[in-house]
Amino acid sequence: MYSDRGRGRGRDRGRGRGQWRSPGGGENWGFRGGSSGPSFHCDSPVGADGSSSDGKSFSNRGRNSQPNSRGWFPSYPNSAVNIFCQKEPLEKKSLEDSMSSTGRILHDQSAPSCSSIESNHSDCSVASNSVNKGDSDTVSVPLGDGAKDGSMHLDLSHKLNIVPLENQNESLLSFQAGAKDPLSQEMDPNNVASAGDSGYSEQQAVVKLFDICLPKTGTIKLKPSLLAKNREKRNDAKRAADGMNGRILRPGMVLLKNYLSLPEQIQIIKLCRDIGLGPGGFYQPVYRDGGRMHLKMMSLGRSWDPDRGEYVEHRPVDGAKAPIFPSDFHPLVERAIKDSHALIERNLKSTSAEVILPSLSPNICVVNFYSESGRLGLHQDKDESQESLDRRLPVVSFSIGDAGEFLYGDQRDVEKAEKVFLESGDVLIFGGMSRHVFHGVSSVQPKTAPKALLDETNLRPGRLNLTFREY
Ligand SMILES: O=C(O)CCC(=O)C(=O)O
Ligand SMILES: [Fe+2]
Repeated sequence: MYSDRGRGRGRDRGRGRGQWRSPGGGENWGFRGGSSGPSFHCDSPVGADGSSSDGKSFSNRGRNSQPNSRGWFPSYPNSAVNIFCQKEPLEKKSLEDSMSSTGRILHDQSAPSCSSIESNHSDCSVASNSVNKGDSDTVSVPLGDGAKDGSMHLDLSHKLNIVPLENQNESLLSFQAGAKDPLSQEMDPNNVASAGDSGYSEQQAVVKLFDICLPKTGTIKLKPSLLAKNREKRNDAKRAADGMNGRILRPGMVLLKNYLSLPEQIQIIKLCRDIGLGPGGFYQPVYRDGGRMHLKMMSLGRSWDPDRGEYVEHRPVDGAKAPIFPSDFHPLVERAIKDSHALIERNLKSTSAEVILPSLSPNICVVNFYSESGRLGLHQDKDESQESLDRRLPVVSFSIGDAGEFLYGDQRDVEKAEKVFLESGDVLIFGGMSRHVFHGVSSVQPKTAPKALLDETNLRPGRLNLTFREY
């Protein structure tokens, strides 16, 4: 998935942690490269709510420092934890050793976990999403393949035990290891390894559920302010004006703007919400040293271990196996690849699109939910199988909800990275020569989600991202 760590294949080892930092005032944004290897910045110790205690960052320039898996930047639940970036990989045994025989693990998902980040957007307007150096590198072509005609809407609900949105109540929802669900395989209560705020204290893992949709309260909605109305109008007008179009950002990297129809986005939210409330559903990855990632995630098809940075049978936090990968996603991913091929062929007047951007048959989907202060550091996605990586099979990313500022580049250096805004309905694909591009999400743009999407789903403020991969 997102790791820089090797699995005996001679890849980089070691994990550093970093965070986005503002470009001015002597602060850095994320990782910086250097001749003797990149240096990384750890999160400050933070309070229990994950907010930075002093707004500053510690810097660690350890030898061989690498970001942690996917460059996820944790915050620390208390100042006593080790804030150094460089850590040896966690052995499962030591995890188990560190647990008492009654390790109950309860993550505080409701607490805001992300320290706020400073962000300078003045130089990265939406128009700047023609990311490469010159416009010649950016192609904008209307797409035709029926993504918007409503004919390809997903009907995913038949597979699901959909919980009515009205019944949402985060405090009542928790999943205990050992519970069964058709979307997930049996969990192994003995395989409990997690680092909640209170450490390992009881035997059974309980991951507090995270509902990406807010409860429908039934209370009368206040009329939106004029300001809010105008903002919505502007956003809607922009979306309409943008239409659906495709851009080649670099060889093997294609952005399909406004690609998923509203009904498709709604279905995807409902599906993710439903799966996310079951076994193996959304949780906030926490490192065993207490560092937290700045998002909630789940992984479909295969579990993912943040400490090892690799796909595993049971996820360490609660022993859950991954929910199954819903085959309903296949047609959407296939359509996006097909349209990308058409775009490449039109643009390059070549028929070698499959060489430039190979097709994939996804069997893993990493689903991230970023709150308004969520983020993800620059990283490469390198945890898929060696064959998949060697074939440079693409990662296909769906963005839904609030827009996110997405950075990408050849190095783990935020200042050298290109920027593009990923808005609701956008699909980004990076494969072929771009398969190993460094990428991350520097910020979420609050209140940019389409109103109709929120009205229909009650999606929380924030951004949902799905990345499809073939293991
Ligand atoms: O949220 C995004 O746009 C990127 C997610 C990502 O890079 C990942 O999950 O590996
Ligand atoms: Fe990634």
